[in-house]
Amino acid sequence: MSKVLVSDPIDQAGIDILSQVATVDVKTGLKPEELVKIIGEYDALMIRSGTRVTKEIIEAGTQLKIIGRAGVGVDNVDVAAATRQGIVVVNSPEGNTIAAAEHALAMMLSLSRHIPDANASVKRGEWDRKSFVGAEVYKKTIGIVGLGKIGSHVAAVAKAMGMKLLAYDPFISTERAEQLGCQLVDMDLLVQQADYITLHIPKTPETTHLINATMLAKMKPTTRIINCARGGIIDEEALATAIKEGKIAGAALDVFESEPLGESSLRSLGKEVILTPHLGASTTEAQVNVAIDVAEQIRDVLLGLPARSAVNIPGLGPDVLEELKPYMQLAETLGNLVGQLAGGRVELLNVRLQGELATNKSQPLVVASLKGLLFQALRERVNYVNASIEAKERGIRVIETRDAAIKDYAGSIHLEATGSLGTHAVTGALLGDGEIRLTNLDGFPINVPPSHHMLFTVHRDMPGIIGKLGSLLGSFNVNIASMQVGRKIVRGDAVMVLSLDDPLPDGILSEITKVPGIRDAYTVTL
Ligand SMILES: NC(=O)c1ccc[n+]([C@@H]2O[C@H](COP(=O)([O-])OP(=O)(O)OC[C@H]3O[C@@H](n4cnc5c(N)ncnc54)[C@H](O)[C@@H]3O)[C@@H](O)[C@H]2O)c1
Ligand SMILES: O=C(O)CC[C@@H](O)C(=O)O
Repeated sequence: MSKVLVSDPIDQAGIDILSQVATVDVKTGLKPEELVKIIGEYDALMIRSGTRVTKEIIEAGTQLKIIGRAGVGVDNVDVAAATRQGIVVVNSPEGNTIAAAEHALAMMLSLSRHIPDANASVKRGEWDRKSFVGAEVYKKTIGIVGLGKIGSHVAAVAKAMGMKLLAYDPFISTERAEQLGCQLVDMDLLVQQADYITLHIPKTPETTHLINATMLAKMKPTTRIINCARGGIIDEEALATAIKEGKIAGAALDVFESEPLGESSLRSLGKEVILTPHLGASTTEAQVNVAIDVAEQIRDVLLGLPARSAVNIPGLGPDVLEELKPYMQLAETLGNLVGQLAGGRVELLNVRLQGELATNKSQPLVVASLKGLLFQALRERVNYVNASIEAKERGIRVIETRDAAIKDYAGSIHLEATGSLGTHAVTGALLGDGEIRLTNLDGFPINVPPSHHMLFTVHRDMPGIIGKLGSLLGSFNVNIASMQVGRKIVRGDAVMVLSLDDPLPDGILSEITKVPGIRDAYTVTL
């Protein structure tokens, strides 16, 4: 049975799903060196933001197949190291969207009405109403930096509260911003005009210290900043100074450059600063959502199925996966088959996606073909994550073409590989019930399901040849499960495709090619 390590607190709903397929160990609060010591036993690691999954931990995770981040941000995972090692990294892109948006809105209102400090004063036994006169958000301008999932929800609620909406997001169209009631502006205009600035962007080299002393100097003295995105997008020292000097009115932060927050000048500031300990995703609903979302993906990957929100398998989003899932196995089988026919050292793979597969969305099928192609060399070390890198490093050139006009089947895949045994081509499709059919081999039409042990011959179409091959295999005690001949013209060249119950004993291929009329013979194991 597989083993899963859960190293941060995860909702029980997720643990229950993992327990269907694996032994689950929940060990939270591990030090990095403790994690390095034990990670080698586990097939999967499930985390939140508390565990930092470094290169060292990944390299020690020799059995790891998947790292599941119960949340959005994967900046606490060395995704490049995981990719190199063929480990799928998945997240839950939407499970905590509402929770994070509502936290940002709660921070904005709390900051405007001094709720945390007013609450603390009443609890101390005071009744001070003068110190806590607030500001309304109605008719004020909110500047939303990052108009993705969370930013969009913030926009919808802020609009309903009667706010004027500005947004800065260089990757969002003006139409999308307008749909959300936002005026798309540049960052300079946003910081100059907004009464509230709320950040909903990832932390990247471009966004690190996006809010720095220069930006802060452009803001109004009444401006309040909210960061429920990622620590480090704001320069915390510059922020504290700007608030102390009255250059801006305040800030509400849920995330910090270093977490847990250590020594910080932000701590000593008064009611103009609100700090929460990375609570954006901490609602019961969000924790159930992300736990279920990520646990289901870990379960699927441990069962050999693809994950719907893998961050290191490009193009394999949930909608695409739904459509392509049945074809992924077809592509892998064809890759494995053509790789063996071409003789291992493949230099060139042509992938032609045909019929309804001839769209850009089908790119993951190219990756699946490569995974199949490399299976003989790498076995379970190759997967959807590292197949392209492995192929590139082996010098395999990949040419992708698409042909929507080929409509023999709804969708079909044609692979042609050139290797040490020459160039071979195979085409396959799916039947209505999802069963795989090999439909063409080296230009000869066939119609056979793939099987574990297969034998392919190229021969002259003439009487007696099938009987001779059958007798030869019989003399080596090899049982034929099924056999089909494909030919283009009568008494011309033909191929024979045999499914065998047993592997071919060593040396028999050369015997087969001695049968008069048989020119070539190939065996494959799928
Ligand atoms: N505090 C929490 O607990 C918590 C919870 C959930 C998410 N988050 C964080 O919130 C952030 C937003 O999450 P999301 O789900 O909305 O992500 P998202 O991917 O849906 O949206 C991010 C948006 O930022 C934009 N963007 C990227 N680079 C930009 C740049 N340089 N300048 C301006 N815009 C840029 C993108 O175009 C995108 O529209 C992430 O950092 C995520 O990790 C925090
Ligand atoms: O795990 C958490 O609570 C925080 C999650 C949040 O930062 C995220 O990126 O999804």
